[in-house]
Amino acid sequence: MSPKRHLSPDDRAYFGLLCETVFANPFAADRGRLARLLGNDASAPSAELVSQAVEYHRLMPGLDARLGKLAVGGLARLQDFAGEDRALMRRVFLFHCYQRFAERFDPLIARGGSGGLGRGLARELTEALAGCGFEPNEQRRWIALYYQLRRAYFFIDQALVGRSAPMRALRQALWNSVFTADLASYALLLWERLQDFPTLLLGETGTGKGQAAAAIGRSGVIVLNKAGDGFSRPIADGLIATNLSALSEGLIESELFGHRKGAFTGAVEHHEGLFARCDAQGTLFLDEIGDLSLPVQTKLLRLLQERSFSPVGSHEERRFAGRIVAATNRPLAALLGGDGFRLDLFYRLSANIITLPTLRERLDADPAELEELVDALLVRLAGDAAAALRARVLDALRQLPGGYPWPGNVRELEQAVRRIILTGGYAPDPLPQRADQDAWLEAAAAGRLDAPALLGGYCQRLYQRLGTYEAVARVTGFDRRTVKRHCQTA
Ligand SMILES: Nc1ncnc2c1ncn2[C@@H]1O[C@H](COP(=O)(O)OP(=O)(O)OP(=O)(O)O)[C@@H](O)[C@H]1O
Repeated sequence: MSPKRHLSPDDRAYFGLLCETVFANPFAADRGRLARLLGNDASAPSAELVSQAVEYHRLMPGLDARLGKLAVGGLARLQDFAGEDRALMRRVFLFHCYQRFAERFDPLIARGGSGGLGRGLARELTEALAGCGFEPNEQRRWIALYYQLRRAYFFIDQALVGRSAPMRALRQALWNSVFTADLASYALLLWERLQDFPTLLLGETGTGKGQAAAAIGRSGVIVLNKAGDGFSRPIADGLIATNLSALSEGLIESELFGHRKGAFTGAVEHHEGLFARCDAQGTLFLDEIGDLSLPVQTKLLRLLQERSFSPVGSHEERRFAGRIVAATNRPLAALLGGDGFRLDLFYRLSANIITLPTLRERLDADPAELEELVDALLVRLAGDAAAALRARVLDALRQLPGGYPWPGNVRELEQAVRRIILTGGYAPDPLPQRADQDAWLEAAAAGRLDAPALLGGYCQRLYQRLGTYEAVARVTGFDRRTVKRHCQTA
């Protein structure tokens, strides 16, 4: 056995800082560590950058130089180190390999994950990992993790529009839902083990809960195929989505849990429900969960607690292997204030609650976000003609009253842009009274709300009407930060 190498204190400190940086959430605001690693580099990281991962390539020359020095007498390998040094170098090698190959996954991601990895890339990746001393079974795992990281980079960072602070916080939360707050322990301990960590997405209508669920579902685990030259399934197959409010009460149970032939009139065939179709690497998105009836909530709670369910008309026990992402556009106070939603189901879903920012909050934090959204939308709607339409659309949007509250959020903005292209202008439609507002008022009148829910609901409603936290602060006598805090707890 070759004698073990010891890292110098300087290398140990450098590699330690590197791992702390690159295994942390790339959307977290702390950019100090990256700046320290880049040292006297003339162009320190830019503060306004949303994801610091886009700058990791700048770490490579320094890292290459250090690894080069360690490689005296042949490539440095994991087996050259022992104890804590080996654990540290494992992470360093993993990052180094990822950074070398990450961009080469992009064509595969652009093809939706079908068509294979390409023999060249599969072989090079395997050789690079083997060269660092990773065993064949570990190589397969890390290649799958690299693909997952690159997909997350694409679907969480690139595919969502908006660089404002609330959007950055959203990306940070989505990243944590996929990789936890510590990527290193996810990679080593929790990979393929997050099925029992549901996520609950809250947010007004049109804020992008469907998009957020898609970002989580498309960033999930997809393992290598047996031949090692591609992945086990297309990216889209990782997410099964259903809108519960679009299904009639009679259909929901059989859609979710499936049914046996003859279970009820019209059940002429066995039907495989969504829970049975969603495997251990899949995510099931249950949209509008706030609208579920109490009997179905009870069945869902059992499924979440025991991971088992029975199809309608059968006593057969089936196991649910996948992960749940649920969403509702009802404010928390209204959801929990009435009798319609089981508290125990809420707590079973509440380990990871993500609240999508409203368009008002986003524009409040960064007015330039409007142009960014319009640009992205125009490209989607008009392709090459987008630039020619831009000025017309933005001019018409500027005619809206200052602090217009965008009650329909990004979906409303999309319709506004379409309407401007068609008619030349946009006049918001008068809104009918919203059902969740009624529920909140009803809960308040019945004395079922505690003080935070009461204040939160009140501030949120004022905010919807007045459009800015400052305006709400003037009415309520709170300062702006307190108003914002109350709005976010609602
Ligand atoms: N951050 C965003 N960037 C780009 N487009 C967005 C963003 N958020 C939402 N959208 C767009 O807004 C529309 C509504 O989004 P989505 O259906 O995900 O909203 P939702 O919150 O699920 O709404 P609801 O509660 O009514 O179902 C979609 O067309 C989506 O593409």
